[in-house]
Amino acid sequence: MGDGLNWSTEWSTSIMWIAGVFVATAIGCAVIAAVVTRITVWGRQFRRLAFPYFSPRGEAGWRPLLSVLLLLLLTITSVRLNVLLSYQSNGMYTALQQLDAGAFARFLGIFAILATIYVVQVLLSYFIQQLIVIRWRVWLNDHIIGDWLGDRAYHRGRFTRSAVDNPDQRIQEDVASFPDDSATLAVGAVGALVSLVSFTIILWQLSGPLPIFGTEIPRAMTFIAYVYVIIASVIAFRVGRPLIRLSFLNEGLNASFRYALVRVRDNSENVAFHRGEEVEGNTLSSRFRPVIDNMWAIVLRTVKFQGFNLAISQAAEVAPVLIQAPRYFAGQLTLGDVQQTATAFGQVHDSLSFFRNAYDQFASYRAVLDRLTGLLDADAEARALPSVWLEEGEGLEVHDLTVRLPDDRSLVDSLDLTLTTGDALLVTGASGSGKTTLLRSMADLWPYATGAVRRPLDDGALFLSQQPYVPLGGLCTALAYPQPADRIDDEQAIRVLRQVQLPHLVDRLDDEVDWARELSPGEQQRLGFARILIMRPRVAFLDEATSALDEGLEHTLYTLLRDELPDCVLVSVGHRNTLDQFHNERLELLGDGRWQVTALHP
Ligand SMILES: Nc1ncnc2c1ncn2[C@@H]1O[C@H](COP(=O)(O)OP(=O)(O)OP(=O)(O)O)[C@@H](O)[C@H]1O
Repeated sequence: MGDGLNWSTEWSTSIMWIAGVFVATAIGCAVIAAVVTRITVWGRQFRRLAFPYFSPRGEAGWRPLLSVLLLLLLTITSVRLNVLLSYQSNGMYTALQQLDAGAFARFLGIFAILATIYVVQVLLSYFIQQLIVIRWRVWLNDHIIGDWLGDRAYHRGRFTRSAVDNPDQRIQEDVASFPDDSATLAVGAVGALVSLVSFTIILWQLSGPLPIFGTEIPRAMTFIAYVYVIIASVIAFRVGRPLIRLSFLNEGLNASFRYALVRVRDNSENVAFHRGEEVEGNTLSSRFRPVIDNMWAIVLRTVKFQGFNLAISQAAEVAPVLIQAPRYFAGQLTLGDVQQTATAFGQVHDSLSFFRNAYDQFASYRAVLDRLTGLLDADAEARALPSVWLEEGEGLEVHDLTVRLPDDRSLVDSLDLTLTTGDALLVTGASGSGKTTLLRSMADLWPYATGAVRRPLDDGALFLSQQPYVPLGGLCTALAYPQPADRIDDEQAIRVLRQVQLPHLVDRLDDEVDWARELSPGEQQRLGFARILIMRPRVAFLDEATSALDEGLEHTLYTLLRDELPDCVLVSVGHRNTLDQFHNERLELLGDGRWQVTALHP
């Protein structure tokens, strides 16, 4: 046999081969994708996360799909190069065996050309694959974050039946690994399939009959390769299956451990005041222990899985040479043929084994798919929760507003209210009577409320909650929040800081420190008032927004608010009688849904 190619015409033959296989593979992939994304669960999950990006009708147009086609072309080129290299190697070893120095030199020259093309192809494939992965990740990140933030799903998700765990981890880690894993698995699978077909043909040509138990098996080499790998794959599939669940658990357990650490960091002062290190340490180790238990389960399962894979791969190294040796010694094959048989057997084995070896990667891939689509489902569920009927209007009109607890107990029954320009309502009631929850309902954050609320929407309304919120970034970011920091200039920031009695901060506008930690609760509340002065909403909801201030400061800030924003409708929640003078109506929550409105300045 020996080298069976006509190298002078092989270049054009190979280009035609690549073109033909490219078209056939592209059509095959499209058909497989269409079927898999309809009939399998993971295929449908993949469809949700990938098709909107790769569809030419998507925002990126044809570019993503064209990049995938280019990568496919490069993958097929790499298989063809491997085939050519196997023939080149066959020719070179045969030349060695026949002591033909001229042929040997010619095959070295062919090798130099093939190796150069191979290097370019590998680098280009890497670059194009990364280009696809990075652009896809950017799109997916925007898509998932947009979905999570949209219609406040990130908050309302807390009230769904199956609240989703660790959305932060899903967004940061899973969004990163999904495009990467998809590309690696898809390129691997396509390369393996094309390679399988190409090298099966070579193996077929090099195979001879083999007597087994008295029967002569024609083309035995090819059959042995297939039977060997298929049996090995079925066993490996069974051994490796539990890894899917274990890898899913691994992500969740690690995320929950990390969350416990973040809580200690965020609440370090409270923990330190209480000297709560022991309790926190116990909590941390109770979340860490399952991580380690699960790691051991993964290790033990991997030992079995990899042990089996390695044994199978090692045996495959020697099998083809062993089977072809009798025909070589009988002079039916050249040394190059034996060598090419080993290469072809190895390629068929590797290609078939790809699906077996990629099993654990596919297992964690499915876990990533579950987590990402789980987050999208939870967002959709959060959006579908009931809410009050909210519409744009001047002042504040509340009609038939009923606020309940999740267990259906009533906090406020059928509330009707009308506040017009400049009105101010003080909401009072015992602790736990539902004051904050009433405000949540008016902000459309509480799903257990029915009724209608008309008020200014978006920039027209501002809520200051009981726990002040200071975002990450500089002071201007905190002052302008939720508007962008460049909405205000330094002069305005300095003036407002002085007005709310924070003159000591005027020189620190550009400092990016953790303001939520550095500022006292009272200072953070004053920052909240500064935000109202900057944003100038038409309705402001203040939930115990002065609870950390002394009465003098409270008086100064409310006076400032009324002077600066006389037309703004105010709704305050508070316990102190000193607030009465700044409000013209009081809504008292009396418990069990009962309420009463009284005038404060008849
Ligand atoms: N997410 C929730 N799930 C279930 N119950 C909740 C939830 N949030 C609040 N509650 C309950 O709703 C009731 C009203 O709480 P809310 O915070 O509105 O009271 P409040 O009048 O503002 O109290 P305070 O004066 O102490 O701030 C409380 O019994 C509280 O436990």
